[in-house]
Amino acid sequence: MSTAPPPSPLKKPCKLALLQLASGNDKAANLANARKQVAAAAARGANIVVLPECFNSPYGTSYFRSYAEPIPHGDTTYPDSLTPSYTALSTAARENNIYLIGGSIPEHEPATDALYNTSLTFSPTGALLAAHRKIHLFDIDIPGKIRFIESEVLSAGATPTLIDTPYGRIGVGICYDVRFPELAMMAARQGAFAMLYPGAFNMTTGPLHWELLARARAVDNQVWVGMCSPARSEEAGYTAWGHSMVVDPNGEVVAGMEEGEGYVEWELAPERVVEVRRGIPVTRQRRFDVYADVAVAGPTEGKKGV
Ligand SMILES: NC(=O)CC(=O)C(=O)O
Repeated sequence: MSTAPPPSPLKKPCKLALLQLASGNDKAANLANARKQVAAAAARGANIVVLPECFNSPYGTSYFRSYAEPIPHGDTTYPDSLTPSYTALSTAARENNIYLIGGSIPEHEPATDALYNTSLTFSPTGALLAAHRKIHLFDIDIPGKIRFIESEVLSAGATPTLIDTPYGRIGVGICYDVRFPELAMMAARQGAFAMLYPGAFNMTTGPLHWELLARARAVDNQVWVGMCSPARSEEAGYTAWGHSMVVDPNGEVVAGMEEGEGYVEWELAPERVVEVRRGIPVTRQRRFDVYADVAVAGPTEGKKGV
């Protein structure tokens, strides 16, 4: 076995901030709060700031269309009045000189009239670097507990998102995307040092799976994982679990919080990835000569009701 330390995918230290924001029905107020909290995080030294899933709106299928906005891209532009969330995020990134993973917002695609749950990432100049459309829609039905069918109104994205920064490469997923290890594994194998997930688990799945999945994605891939939830509101139709957290490449929760509004911050150190990958070198011990292609469907997969 080679003893040469593997290079760190994180090129230089960076401070990650996860902002657990309280959001309500008033979009303008949600955006103003996000801008204020981003500025405060930057003043505390954050380099990369993450917002929660659906930070500009309540989270629920009945809200997506009325809160949705088109996303300017390439030569396609819209009046600022139609894109207040895009404008607020771009401005916040630029004014505070930070990378901003802008949680997610409901997106309206005018050409097809489709709606998506989309995470916009902006550079410190305010340029849009990526628009990640939630790939795995949150369709669950746990009798007596929770039924939530995003696909009743949303379309699914089909493109994994990797963002290159001076710190290294970052993978982004939204909430339910964290349940699919393939996305994080692919990102890590393509050099990502972190997976960042704006997400809003609930009072049924949160206590069971939120931390478990974050730690699993981290330890599987020896990358940092950031999970950024909205703050819990008992008045909301959907009660978010909260508990934003940073997990290190060894699968340890290094910083976290409970359910109220606040933030979680952690300085990500390049040495930590190297140390973990040197000690338990699974990134170099994989046996792709042995594993079956995971994309090949099994005997029951794809059948309705299975
Ligand atoms: N809200 C989600 O997309 C996912 C979730 O709550 C869960 O997986 O549990």
